[in-house]
Amino acid sequence: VFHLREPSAPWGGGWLWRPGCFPGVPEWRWGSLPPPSHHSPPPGALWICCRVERTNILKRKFLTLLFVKTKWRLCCVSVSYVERCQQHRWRCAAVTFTCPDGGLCQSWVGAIAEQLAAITSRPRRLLIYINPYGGKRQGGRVYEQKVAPLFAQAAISTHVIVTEHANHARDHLRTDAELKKYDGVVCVGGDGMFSEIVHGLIWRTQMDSSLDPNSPDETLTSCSLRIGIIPAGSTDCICFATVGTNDPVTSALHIIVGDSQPMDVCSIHHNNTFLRYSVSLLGYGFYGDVLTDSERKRWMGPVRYDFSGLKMFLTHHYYEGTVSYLPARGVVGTPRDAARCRSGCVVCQHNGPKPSERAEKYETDDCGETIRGKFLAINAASMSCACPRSPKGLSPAAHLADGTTDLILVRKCSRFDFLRHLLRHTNKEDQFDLNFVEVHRVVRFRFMPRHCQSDSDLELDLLENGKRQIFGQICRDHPACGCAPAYSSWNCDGEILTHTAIDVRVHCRLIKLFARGIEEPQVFEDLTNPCAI
Ligand SMILES: CCCCCCCCCCCCC/C=C/[C@@H](O)[C@H](CO)NC(=O)CCCCCCCCCCCCCCC
Ligand SMILES: Nc1ncnc2c1ncn2[C@@H]1O[C@H](COP(=O)(O)OP(=O)(O)OP(=O)(O)O)[C@@H](O)[C@H]1O
Ligand SMILES: [Ca+2]
Repeated sequence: VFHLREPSAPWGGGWLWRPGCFPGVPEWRWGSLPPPSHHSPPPGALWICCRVERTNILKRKFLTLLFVKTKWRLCCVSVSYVERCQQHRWRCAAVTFTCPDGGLCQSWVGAIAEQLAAITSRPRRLLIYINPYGGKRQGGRVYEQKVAPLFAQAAISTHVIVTEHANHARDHLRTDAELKKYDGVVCVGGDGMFSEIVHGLIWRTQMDSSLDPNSPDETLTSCSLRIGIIPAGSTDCICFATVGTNDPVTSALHIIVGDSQPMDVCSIHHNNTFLRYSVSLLGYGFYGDVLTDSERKRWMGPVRYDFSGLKMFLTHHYYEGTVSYLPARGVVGTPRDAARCRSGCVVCQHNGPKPSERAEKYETDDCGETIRGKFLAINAASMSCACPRSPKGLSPAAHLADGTTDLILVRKCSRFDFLRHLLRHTNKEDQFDLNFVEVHRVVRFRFMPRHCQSDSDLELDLLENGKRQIFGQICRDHPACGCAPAYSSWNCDGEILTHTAIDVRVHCRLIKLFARGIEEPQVFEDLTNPCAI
């Protein structure tokens, strides 16, 4: 027998009887109120009490309500709620109450709807951008078939824009969009489309605050509008790393229930000129080359990354340059931790709230670290970058909102060793536990490729390495000698940067998503506490 009641409901309560339990009860049905309990549910949650017949034990469960509606001319009420399925997927489930009294039925519907409307964190008006060309080009269909019907049921009004060209969404957000009319912005597409939304919103917010995005030292204003991602791209790592799955229905439900997940954003400058923001991967060398090569193969869809990945793995280029960084101090957590950033993360809670104090400290503290060398890859992961290709991500212990980025340096090594490193992204082994890989949790870093270094710096390199005798060889490799130097580009969240010498700074919690971080099974809000009746 299942009983359902609203513990703190002003309209009283009821028991829900499961169909088939008793002869003549074909539908879910409610009866009189059971004894009150001392527990109270979170907002928007419904309490289901389940009595196990043999043990006479009550099991209780909080459910996150989605919507309520009458069915069959007032004789039934359908209550929809979030049901958690395997692998972090959410689905919309419903129970139907029957009641012969139409007036009582209406009062239940009214009371539940009122309670839902009182949850102010839920969005009512959304601005939606659909990239029809992302991933497998299914963005429009996915939105119309899977997402729009849910938004309609939740009484969310939408303004939908199907983009007509790259940067359409970014430019619309920067100047034209009437942002006051909305409670959030949703992008239907991949990481590149999300990046457009981020750029548009951050830019607009800084302009509204009269801040200069070209200054790398500016303390930026956080964006107030939350961003939702309906995954329809090729990697979708931001959705995967904040929700735990790339599933449009799950993401739509996180938007409907009004989740909020702050996220760090890196600003990237070149000579005091703003270039881009990065939220996931900023990668030079291997990932830069994979992206450059894969852009020419866009027609292949998501599989282009595997082709280009294999090609660049076989090409096996290495790059020389200097990385200087400011290590994150006064924070808890390291990139080698076993713990992961999950919903309600205590590391983010500890490190996140005081980013400005830390930034001030670093501005007056110039004793950063410097590493010169030959690298296969230089990656900065501001979050784990988990995605279906690598479910634990590039930096499995990175945090979404701790104000730091993990700087991963993969030094020149053999193809075999690099393959070992890459393979470890896909299994349980530690990809950092190799003598040619190092990882640092940082708040700021700079990179200067060797071909951009001044001649005096280059000479200093040679002196340091005690290799003056090979100066002639180095000189032939220098651009001034007319030879093409081997250099890469930066992959910035799937976009290629126009400069290679860059200055990167983390801005703690600059944006917010309609997400809650990946849930551990034990932190599900559904409680199943047995208690005797
Ligand atoms: C042997 C298997 C090794 C598999 C190693 C997989 C590591 C994958 C790590 C993926 C990290 C993605 C980070 C997210 C970046 C996004 O902001 C960006 C925009 O969406 N996506 C990419 O740049 C897209 C980047 C996609 C990179 C794909 C790299 C594929 C490497 C394949 C190497 C094959 C070697 C085979 C030798 C026999
Ligand atoms: N209408 C459009 N026509 C062409 N390009 C567009 C359009 N709208 C957006 N874009 C661009 O398409 C690029 C790729 O889009 P998106 O990120 O959605 O898919 P993806 O690259 O396949 O996936 P991922 O970024 O997850 O790897 C983005 O950089 C975006 O600027
Ligand atoms: Ca971070």
